[in-house]
Amino acid sequence: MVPGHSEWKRNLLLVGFMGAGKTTLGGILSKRCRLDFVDTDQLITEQFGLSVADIFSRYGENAFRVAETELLRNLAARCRHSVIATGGGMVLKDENWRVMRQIGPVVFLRADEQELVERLSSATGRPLADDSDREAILERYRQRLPCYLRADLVVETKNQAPLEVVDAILGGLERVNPKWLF
Ligand SMILES: Nc1ncnc2c1ncn2[C@@H]1O[C@H](COP(=O)(O)OP(=O)(O)O)[C@@H](O)[C@H]1O
Ligand SMILES: O=C(O)C1=C[C@@H](OP(=O)(O)O)[C@@H](O)[C@H](O)C1
Ligand SMILES: [Mg+2]
Repeated sequence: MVPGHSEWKRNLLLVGFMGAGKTTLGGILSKRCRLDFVDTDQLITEQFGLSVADIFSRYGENAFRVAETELLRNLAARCRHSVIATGGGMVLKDENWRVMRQIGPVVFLRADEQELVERLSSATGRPLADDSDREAILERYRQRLPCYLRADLVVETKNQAPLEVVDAILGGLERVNPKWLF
């Protein structure tokens, strides 16, 4: 077991910037490996009965961040055999990292800056990206990069189709720790 990780629970977590593909690839990976799929944004929106954008506008970003940490703690207590797609800001708190390490290996989906900007400009529902211009998005991404790089494995997604990324995640995990077989 890699230092800092507790017992192997057959979970893995995906982290990365908005638009990197955590939700999309997490769904594909979970089916491929016959694991459950958890998306933290989805559980939080169900809990509030509101979209992420509405949670931000009604209660503020901090309320969303508190809900993220609380949810992560719940997942640490009960989650087994699951792929967990996190929201892009989950990596911002040290406390979240402490809990993620209890849940399982953390995989950073590193996306190309241009691809991120294109994906985010053609989508809505992300309050931290919706009104931002290209430079503001990239500035946020670059500021967060050291947080994402705390992951156990970095998977490059540039020019990779979703199925290729899934293969890269599985191959990479096995290389880092052969016990992490799904
Ligand atoms: N490897 C990829 N190749 C092509 N499109 C992708 C890839 N990964 C994600 N996408 C697309 O990018 C958009 C954002 O993906 P999403 O899974 O919601 O990202 P995240 O959960 O990291 O914010 C979706 O439209 C998705 O289909
Ligand atoms: O990066 C962020 O701070 C956020 C990312 C979003 O999730 P995705 O990364 O799945 O878009 C969502 O949690 C919220 O809008 C905040
Ligand atoms: Mg997502």
